[in-house]
Amino acid sequence: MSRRKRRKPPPESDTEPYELDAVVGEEVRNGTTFFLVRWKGYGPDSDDWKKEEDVQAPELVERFRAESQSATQGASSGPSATDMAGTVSGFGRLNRKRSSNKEGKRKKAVYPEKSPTSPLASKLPRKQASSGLPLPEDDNEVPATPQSTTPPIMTVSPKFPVDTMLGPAIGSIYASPPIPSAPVSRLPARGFAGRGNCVDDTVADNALTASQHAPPDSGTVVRPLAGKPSNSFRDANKRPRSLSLDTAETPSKRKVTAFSEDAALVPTKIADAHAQVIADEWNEVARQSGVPEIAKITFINEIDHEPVPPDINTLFTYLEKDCLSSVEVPNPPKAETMPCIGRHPAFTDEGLFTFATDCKIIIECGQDCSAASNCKNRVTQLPRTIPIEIFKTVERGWAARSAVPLVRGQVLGLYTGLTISRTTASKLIGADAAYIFQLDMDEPQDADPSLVYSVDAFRSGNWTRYINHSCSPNTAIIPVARGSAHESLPYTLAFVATQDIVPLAELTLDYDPSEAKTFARKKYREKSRSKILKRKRNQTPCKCGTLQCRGWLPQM
Ligand SMILES: C[S@@+](CC[C@H](N)C(=O)[O-])C[C@H]1O[C@@H](n2cnc3c(N)ncnc32)[C@H](O)[C@@H]1O
Repeated sequence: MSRRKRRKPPPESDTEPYELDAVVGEEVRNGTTFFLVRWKGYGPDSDDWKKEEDVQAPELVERFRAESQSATQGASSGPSATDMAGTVSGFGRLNRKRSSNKEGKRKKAVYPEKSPTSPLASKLPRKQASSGLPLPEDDNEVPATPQSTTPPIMTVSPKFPVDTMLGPAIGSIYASPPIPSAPVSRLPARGFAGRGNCVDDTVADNALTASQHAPPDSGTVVRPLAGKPSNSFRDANKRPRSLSLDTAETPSKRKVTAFSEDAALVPTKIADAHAQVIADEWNEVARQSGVPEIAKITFINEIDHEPVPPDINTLFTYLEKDCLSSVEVPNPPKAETMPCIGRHPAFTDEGLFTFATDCKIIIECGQDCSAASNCKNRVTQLPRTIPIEIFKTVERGWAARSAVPLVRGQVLGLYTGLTISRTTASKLIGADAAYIFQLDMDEPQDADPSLVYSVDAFRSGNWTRYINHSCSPNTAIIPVARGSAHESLPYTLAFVATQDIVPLAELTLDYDPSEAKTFARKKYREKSRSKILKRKRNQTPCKCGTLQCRGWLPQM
């Protein structure tokens, strides 16, 4: 059942008084005190609509506090704090100009709730834990920016892109001395309205919005909008990730406060600290699954001040090796013989993929292999050994590379995320579908979509989700099953190097290798080329920059 948030009807006049509901926190930045306040009656019926805003309104807050106090003292006889705030000398109320988008709709902004999934979340003060990505319901919706003729003023540093504050809210960062910027990130609370057979409901909660779930008893998560299945990633950058007030053409831009040159250094420090905290968290998860110290993950941004990819916030769960599942998957059929016996080995003794197998799915030995720990047929189950850098590119968002040289056939890592049914995956569109990988390698054409699977790395996954598309890639995906394979069983997706790769070269994958084959077929060359080169609806330009570039990201 979908639950859509109702909007407050547009105001009758441009200026409407707002009533202070609570002063949630305060913070001194650059010598100025900012208050995190909540407005009363912002939304019709939902707590989600209770707007919290960073304002600089000392007088108002002082008066509100005094009013609240006296209201509490005189509660038995006098008017309520709300009454007083509303009717007596305007205490607790602000005349704020409402900002609206083109259609005259109210621009809304909500803070996310604390996520229990991140160990960091619990350490955060309320305000910090609630920072995250704004994910407005549509492209036209942006977090509201207060415009007023009188204080409060939302003050944003021109030197510190607001985006840099939008990652996981980390105590150490916000706890730093005066930060010349106001965190304005907002993320609608995502919740799992329907709880079915999730192995990990918490993660499923994070992966799917409340409005996108089936009723509690259905066992299957359902998202409302229909979309075509995709064999690969879609355009992650289409997500309306955040509003950067530095670039947004809003009147508040004109109210930006100037900071000294020294302050310009602060963002870098904060970004570094922020990236370090996330990297530490991810590396700790990796370490627990056997990844050695040398194979650390680091975030590197030499482009701007964004410390980590914008969708890495407290709702994201790092999974080094194993997927989570929102579906109940049948047990694999028992293998008659151990896969490592009597088969053409897919890997050399050194653990390099041979590319010589014509099996669609590589079968590795599982737990029950009689060769036990000597079994060499478990290459993709070994812990990652390569240090990874997740770095920002100018045109392709964030990307991944190895800090050490790689050789052809080397297994680099596994694509992890939440295993969902194809029924669910096919209902995801746009940014929600950007990290979906279909497990359709061995799938019959007429497969029941509820019994075949996809991996969604939107809310959980690992560094491989940053492997961008290239029309001339240096990695490929090999599907690997453990013990035995069955067409309606999820399998593992392992990235292997298809060539020797020098350190720090971006790792890339062709999101649709079948398109590349068509493109290269001589017979149909011109026809197929022009078909592929012609832009389809909503297709994203490919920025792989290779000579073989087909012009657009593959679209399924
Ligand atoms: C799986 S994500 C890869 C990580 C992504 N760059 C990020 O920052 O999260 C796939 C998305 O990356 C972007 N992307 C990947 N390859 C690209 C390319 N060759 N050209 C342009 N954008 C690309 C697109 O937005 C695509 O939807």
